[in-house]
Amino acid sequence: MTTMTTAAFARRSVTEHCRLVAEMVAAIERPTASVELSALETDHYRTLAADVIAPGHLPPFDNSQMDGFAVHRADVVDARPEHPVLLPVTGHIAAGDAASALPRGEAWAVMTGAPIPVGADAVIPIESSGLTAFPSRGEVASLTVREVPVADAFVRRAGSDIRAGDVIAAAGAALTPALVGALASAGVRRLTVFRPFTVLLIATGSELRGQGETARPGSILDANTPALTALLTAIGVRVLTPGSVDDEPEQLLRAIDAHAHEVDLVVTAGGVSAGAHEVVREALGIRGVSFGSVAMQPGGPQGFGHLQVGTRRLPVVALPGNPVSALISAEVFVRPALLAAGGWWPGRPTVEAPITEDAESPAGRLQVRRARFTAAGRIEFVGGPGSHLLGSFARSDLLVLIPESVTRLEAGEIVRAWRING
Ligand SMILES: Nc1nc2c(c(=O)[nH]1)N[C@H]1C(S)=C(S)[C@@H](COP(=O)(O)OP(=O)(O)OC[C@H]3O[C@@H](n4cnc5c(N)ncnc54)[C@H](O)[C@@H]3O)O[C@H]1N2
Ligand code: MOO
Repeated sequence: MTTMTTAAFARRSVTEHCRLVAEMVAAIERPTASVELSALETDHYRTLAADVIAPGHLPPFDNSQMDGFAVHRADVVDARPEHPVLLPVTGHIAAGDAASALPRGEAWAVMTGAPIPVGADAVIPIESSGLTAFPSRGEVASLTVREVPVADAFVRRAGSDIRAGDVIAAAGAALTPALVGALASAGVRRLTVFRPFTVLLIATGSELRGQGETARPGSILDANTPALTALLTAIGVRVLTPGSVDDEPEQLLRAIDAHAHEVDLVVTAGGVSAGAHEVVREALGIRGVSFGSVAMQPGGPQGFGHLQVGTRRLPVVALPGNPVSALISAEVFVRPALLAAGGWWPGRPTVEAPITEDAESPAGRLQVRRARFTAAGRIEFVGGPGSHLLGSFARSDLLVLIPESVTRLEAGEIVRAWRING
């Protein structure tokens, strides 16, 4: 690894840090792959890597929007409520049938999705037809038209949604369920997608033990690796977890070196603040990553930048170690950046409701409090603001964002919160 010096940052705003992390992640170049559309169905948060051109029209042919009767509009232009026009119903077309030409002066029953007979240019819904049921095939019935339908009434014309040759979606678009459906409907079978992001996730701290590892005095179980893995995999990110590393810079560098070739982004947790054993800051601060404070609580100490590993500039986001701080930092900075880079909407749904109790908040910092809804639709804080209260966080489904400028909230005041349990 090449050595270089970097500047620290002081009291950066949350918005600015979000922007910087998002820009860094958006610049990551990912390999692409050509895949069968059918293989994507269970694959979440994929992103198109190339424009997709429609091979065919959607709808593929003119079809009926209603269960009703196809007519030549010219045959019923004189229809009035007091002078209805009567047409014999001489045919019946269901969805899946082929369409032929409708003779002038006749009407055919058409079901929703059935092809419009050639020449027909309006559908009279059964509710307006004077009939209470469709005549069975071969039975003679009479359609009563009391009003002139507009041109193409209830006709869904071929290509009115997507035209053959159109760009259905451009490179960078999120493969939402609707897009996957539209691509399938228009006849797309293969498409080029980006490989999902791969994150190297490293929790640091000599006190950490993984599940099943032997505890010793002073050791604690690693919460950050599983919690951050859960957050990242929920948005389709592949996570590599080599296990936590001790407060030894060389150990951290070795872990990064070993996986640098196969990851897009390194996320670390812990070792970024002001202690005597800040492994991440010590190891990476002289190698291109800058450390400092962001005006947020929890999640004040942060690191961010590019680490030079051989010829590679590897993006790094260094989160604080307190489990609530790590998770909220990932929620505020990392999750939106990864989603946005994949064409997905980066936000959480927000709600506004009154709080049940007074609250204090530090001046000049965005405070993020964990909370939930009461049965009465108010927001109650769960636990205090402390960044070790992971159990309280686990009982929450809202994050209340108290702006930098607010130092006190009164019970009953309306606050804005992110819904995080969706
Ligand atoms: N003198 C100062 N001390 C601290 C400051 C400060 O500004 N001046 N900032 C505090 C804040 S705020 C935070 S947040 C933490 C961040 O510290 P680090 O990122 O260096 O994290 P650690 O010291 O490694 O750990 C902090 C805390 O969290 C526990 N931890 C760490 N990793 C895990 C994990 N994977 N699973 C469970 N628990 C974990 C660790 O044992 C510590 O208790 O610094 C404050 N101090
Ligand atoms: O800001 Mo630290 O991230 O609260 O506990």
